[in-house]
Amino acid sequence: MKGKTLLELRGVTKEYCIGSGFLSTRRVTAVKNISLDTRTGETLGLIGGSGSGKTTIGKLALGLVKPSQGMVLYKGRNIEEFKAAEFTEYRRQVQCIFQDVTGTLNPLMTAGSAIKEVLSFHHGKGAEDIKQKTARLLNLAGLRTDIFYAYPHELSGGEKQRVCLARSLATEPALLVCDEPLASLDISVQTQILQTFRRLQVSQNLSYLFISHDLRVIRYISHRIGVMYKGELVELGPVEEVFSHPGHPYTRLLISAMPRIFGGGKQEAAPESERGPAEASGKQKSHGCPYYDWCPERAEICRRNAPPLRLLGPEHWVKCYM
Ligand SMILES: Nc1ncnc2c1ncn2[C@@H]1O[C@H](COP(=O)(O)OP(=O)(O)OP(=O)(O)O)[C@@H](O)[C@H]1O
Repeated sequence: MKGKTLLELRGVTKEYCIGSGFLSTRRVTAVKNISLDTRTGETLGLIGGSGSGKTTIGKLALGLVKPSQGMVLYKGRNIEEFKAAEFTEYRRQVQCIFQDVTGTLNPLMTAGSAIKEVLSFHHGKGAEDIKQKTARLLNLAGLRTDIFYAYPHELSGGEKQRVCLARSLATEPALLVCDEPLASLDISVQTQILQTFRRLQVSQNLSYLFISHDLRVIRYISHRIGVMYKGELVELGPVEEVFSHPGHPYTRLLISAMPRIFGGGKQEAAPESERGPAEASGKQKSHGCPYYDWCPERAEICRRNAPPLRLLGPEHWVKCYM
């Protein structure tokens, strides 16, 4: 089921500068030479440990940060070359859902007003039409229409996330970048909202770039997944193919540790080999495989040269020599 490519990262590296002044400036490579794409009606899930660069990929996809190298293309065009009106249209079509719903919603605005605001901005239609559209969006997001009059403090976490979803849908987007949208919700609410995401994907022909720490969530929602390790995309492929035949030792570790890390709905500390000595000591390797120090299958070549992405099976890529 290969849809049309919507958004593509092509050889993207993003470096952040930390500190100011000539001597104190330090560069952090948040993501390194990433190539991936999202397709119409499809979910690309991104999984990886803390600090592996998932959010940075989301921000690049949304045009919130610019690549230091490489480019981000939307419908085949480099977003940095968009004229102002084209960039506004791209922003309409690519929306985001974040974990922090409280920070996203204005505490002084009712749910209905928050949605109406977006509708008026993007569609500029008459008041009655907007009210009907708002009610429809609340229903689409799985909310009762009387939520229209509720303020954020009167809503549960799940309801707030659904209001954010309705608000994002108000622009009739093609792609939603979802960055840990379920992380602050309890497990039963997570399941219900995941079902809503799935239903909406079909009814609205939505594409998702779905970022999560939780392998169960990623497996449920994704068609393809990308595995991030220390800023690098170490594996990319169809979800069940990656779960049944993981090609990278780090992916195998994540899958084997699944009950341990994610058991009981509560996330524990990452396994030792996920954190790694380079991360623990704050040092970053400049060459070789980023997983070298922890890899049970490493060879001498892995220390000297970073492995290229190689094809394991249909659309299944892995960055490993073994
Ligand atoms: N604005 C920034 N300025 C400087 N460094 C940053 C900035 N944003 C992210 N980083 C660094 O880039 C790296 C990747 O961060 P990013 O937030 O993309 O990872 P992540 O996988 O989303 O992590 P988490 O799951 O913990 O949110 C980290 O080392 C982080 O400290």
